[in-house]
Amino acid sequence: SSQWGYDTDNGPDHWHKYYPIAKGDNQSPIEINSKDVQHDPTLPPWSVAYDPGAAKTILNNGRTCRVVFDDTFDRSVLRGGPLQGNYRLRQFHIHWGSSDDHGSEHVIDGVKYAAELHMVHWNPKYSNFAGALKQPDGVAVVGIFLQVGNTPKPEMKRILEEIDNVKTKGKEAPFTNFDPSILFPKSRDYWTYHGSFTTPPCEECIIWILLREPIVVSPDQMAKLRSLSINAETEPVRPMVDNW
Ligand SMILES: NS(=O)(=O)c1cc(F)cc(F)c1
Ligand SMILES: [Zn+2]
Repeated sequence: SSQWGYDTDNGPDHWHKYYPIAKGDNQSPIEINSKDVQHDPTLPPWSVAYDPGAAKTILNNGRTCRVVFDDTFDRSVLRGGPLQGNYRLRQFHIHWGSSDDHGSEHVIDGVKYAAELHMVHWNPKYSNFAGALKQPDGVAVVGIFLQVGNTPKPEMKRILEEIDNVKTKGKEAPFTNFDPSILFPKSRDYWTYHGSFTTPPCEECIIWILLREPIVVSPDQMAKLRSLSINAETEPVRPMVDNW
């Protein structure tokens, strides 16, 4: 089951064979047409309290680049917005394209962004992440769109600098003292809906919080992301692109 990917022979159209929920009614990503969105005035703002000391490692898992956090207690949490109680930050990762005109998973008013960053949190009322996957309110993901421009966000620098240490599948490096809230755009405006993991196991356990305002990355930063490989060190080079 770990052979899923984004190629013609193992991509999204194949995932249902091992993960039947992929044909479910609450699957992500979705297209959002802002004219069809309903404003909920009772929704409060969301907020985070992240401990930079919770950051642990950065990893290339052959499908994305992931930064992992200590989630053994309520150390870095997301709350408010559509959520009841605290959700613990577990990891963030990114999806991107082979060129700047596509790469995001969600599409907003027909716009595909160059990349989409997901900050994954889980509900500690379910004793562990595996248990949370089986619950409709088990996981909360903050999605941030990345667009390419010439006034890039300096806060992305740290992640992209570490990418040199995790070029190939299975590579992991220390990634400490990092508060991911520095990646948020100015505005906390968001859309929210109930959906799923966008990759296997495709479980319908996610309360999505998609930030309306994108953050800006530079062309060089996108090139850096695209310099990651899906192959292991000893295998022929295959670029990690179009992992959306
Ligand atoms: N891409 S995603 O954020 O929906 C996601 C998060 C996760 F923790 C595991 C997954 F397999 C997929
Ligand atoms: Zn994701």
